Amino acid sequence: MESENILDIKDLNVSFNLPEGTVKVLNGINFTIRKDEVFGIVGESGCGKSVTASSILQLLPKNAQRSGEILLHTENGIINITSLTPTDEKMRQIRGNDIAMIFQEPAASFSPVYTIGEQMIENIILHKTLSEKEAKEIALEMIEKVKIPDPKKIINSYPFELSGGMLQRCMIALALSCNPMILIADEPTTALDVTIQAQILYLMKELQKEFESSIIFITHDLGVIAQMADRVAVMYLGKIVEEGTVYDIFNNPLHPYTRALMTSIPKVGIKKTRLEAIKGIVPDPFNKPKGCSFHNRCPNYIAGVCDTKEPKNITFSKDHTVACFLYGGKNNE
Ligand SMILES: Nc1ncnc2c1ncn2[C@@H]1O[C@H](COP(=O)(O)OP(=O)(O)OP(=O)(O)O)[C@@H](O)[C@H]1O
Repeated sequence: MESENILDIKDLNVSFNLPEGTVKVLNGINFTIRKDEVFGIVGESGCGKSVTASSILQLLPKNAQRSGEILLHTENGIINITSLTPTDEKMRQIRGNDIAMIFQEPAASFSPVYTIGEQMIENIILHKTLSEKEAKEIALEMIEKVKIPDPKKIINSYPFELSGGMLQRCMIALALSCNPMILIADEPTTALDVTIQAQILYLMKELQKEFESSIIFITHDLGVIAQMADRVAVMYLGKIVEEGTVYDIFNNPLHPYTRALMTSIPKVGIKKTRLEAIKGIVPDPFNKPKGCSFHNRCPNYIAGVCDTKEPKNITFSKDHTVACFLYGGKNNE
């Protein structure tokens, strides 16, 4: 049985107007989030992961231009997020209530001048018609769910009194306190040390099952994707170059970029290298190469093809798509 779609991103394009000109950073992004799944988005720094997340929540800066559709499937019908303005009341309700976000730096996500409890209660009251007492009960319950001892003490603490790992747990508690359909997690563990990272990932997976919410998990780390995701989109320079189940991506990576990412996963006992291990650097979005934007770093580059036209997205097998001239034969000409 097909699972239910809850978010459709259709032909999303984002450009920024800068003094030097307009730069296009998302180039026809398409993907769907299904109910109860973790959808991973992976790619090197600058490929457009965070801009994709900001587009979904209408948090793009003023110098951004966007086209395409973002459709949220709710109990009361489909909402076209792109038809709302960022300050629209409906958009404010969607943010936090239907779609919540957790960021890389938990310390920057909380205000330093209010207690954790005050911030959680304010968020709950903003989205639910509840009294302060009821909201406080939910806040305490959520802090318990993220497994921090002594919730009553935590609720009265200021962010500076907590460690990075504890704060990220509080951020997860805050994000889940309104039971959102979708949680966007943008590199949620990058700022934490390795042991704490593993604990937070485990907790997120546990809570995702309990809350039956879907997660869009953004990371540059394929190891984290293997642990967390059900399906994966691999992004390169503003495009999804391959999408598949986590099994497809790890057992049968098709795109030369995905394969290169695989070889850059750190091995046990070998000093951790980041994705920069791939030959060459990501081109500046102002100077994108003609044709396939990966061709100048690609070991399988076909001269006269890859440097002249953009590859189409080819369906390789159910749920597994790739945009590369190595696949699709005549369909990709
Ligand atoms: N406000 C902005 N103005 C101009 N360009 C921007 C702005 N925000 C992002 N960009 C550019 O958009 C592109 C995509 O950035 P984005 O932050 O989405 O990448 P990312 O994949 O999330 O990278 P990272 O892993 O480093 O966070 C980059 O080239 C970035 O420089």
